[in-house]
Amino acid sequence: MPIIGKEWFTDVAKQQPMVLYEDISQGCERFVVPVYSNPRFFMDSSLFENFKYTSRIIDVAGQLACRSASPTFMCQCAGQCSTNCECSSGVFGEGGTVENMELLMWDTVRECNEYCNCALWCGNRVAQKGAMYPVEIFARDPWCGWGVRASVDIAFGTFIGEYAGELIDDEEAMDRHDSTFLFETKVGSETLTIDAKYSGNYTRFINHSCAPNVKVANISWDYDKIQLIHMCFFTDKAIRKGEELTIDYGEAWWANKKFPCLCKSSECRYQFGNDQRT
Ligand SMILES: C[S@@+](CC[C@H](N)C(=O)[O-])C[C@H]1O[C@@H](n2cnc3c(N)ncnc32)[C@H](O)[C@@H]1O
Repeated sequence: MPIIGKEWFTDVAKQQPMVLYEDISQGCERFVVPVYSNPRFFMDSSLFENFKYTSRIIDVAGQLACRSASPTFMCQCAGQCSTNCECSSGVFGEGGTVENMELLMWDTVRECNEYCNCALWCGNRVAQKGAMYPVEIFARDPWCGWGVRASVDIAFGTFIGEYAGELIDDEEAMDRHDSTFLFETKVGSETLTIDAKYSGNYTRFINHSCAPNVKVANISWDYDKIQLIHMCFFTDKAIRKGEELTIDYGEAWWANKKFPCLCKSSECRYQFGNDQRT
C-alpha cells in the first residue's frame, strides 16, 4: 500500500470533481444529494447501482408492526410545549438546535409525538421532521472510500440526519456477513440492528474520525412505551461548507479491524504498528 502524505490530499482537493449522480436520493430528501467522483483516482461506484436510497427505517421483519399500540406518552400543551411538559427533555433550544451536547448524549431524548396536543411547530419536534441541511457524497480517497461533506455552513448543535436502513434482529444481523454498516438500536428493551449496506441514506457514507464533528444521539418520537430508538446525527461543531462530516465509530468497531485509521487527526487513536501514513 502506498504511503499517503499530506501532499496527496492537497493535490486531490484541487482536482475538478465529476458528477456521478445528480441526486442519489431520487427526491427522498428535501435537497439533492449529489455524488462526486474524482478523476485523480479510481473509485468503485458499482455500489450505487444496487443501493436503494431511503430516509426511513425499513421494518423488514415486522418488528415495529407487532408492538402494542396503546399511546402512553402525550402532552396536553397548546402550541409550543412549556419547559414543564412531560415529553420535553429540555435539550432543544429555540430554533431546534441543541445547546447542551452532554444533555443530548445523556439518555434517550423524547420528542413530542403524533398523539401530543402541541403544534407541529413545537420546538420539541426536531429529528422527526427529517434532514434539512444539504450534503453531498464525495470520493474521499481510494482507501477510505466515499465520504460525506456539508454543502452549506451548518451551525453547532444542528440535527442533520437519521441512520436509516433495514431493521433486523440479532440472528439476522449475525447472518449478514458484512458488519460495516450495522448500527445497534433498541425497540423497548429489545436490541435490534439497522443495516444500511443495501438500503439507507447518506449517513451510511459518513466516515470515522478520532476528532469527529458530528455526534450520534438516541431519540424517540413514538407514543408507545415500546419505543423505537432512532440514531440521530447532530453537529458537535460549527461546520463550514465543504467540510467532511465525521463521527466516532467507537472502540468496539475498531477492535477487530486490520487496517489503520486514516482520519489524519492529531488525536488519532487507531494508527496501529509502524504504519507510515501520517
Ligand atoms: C460506514 S462505511 C463509511 C463509508 C465508506 N467510506 C464507503 O465508501 O462506503 C465504513 C467504512 O469506511 C472506511 N472508513 C471510514 N472511516 C475510516 C477511517 N477513519 N480510516 C480508514 N477507513 C475508514 C472503512 O473501509 C470502513 O469499513
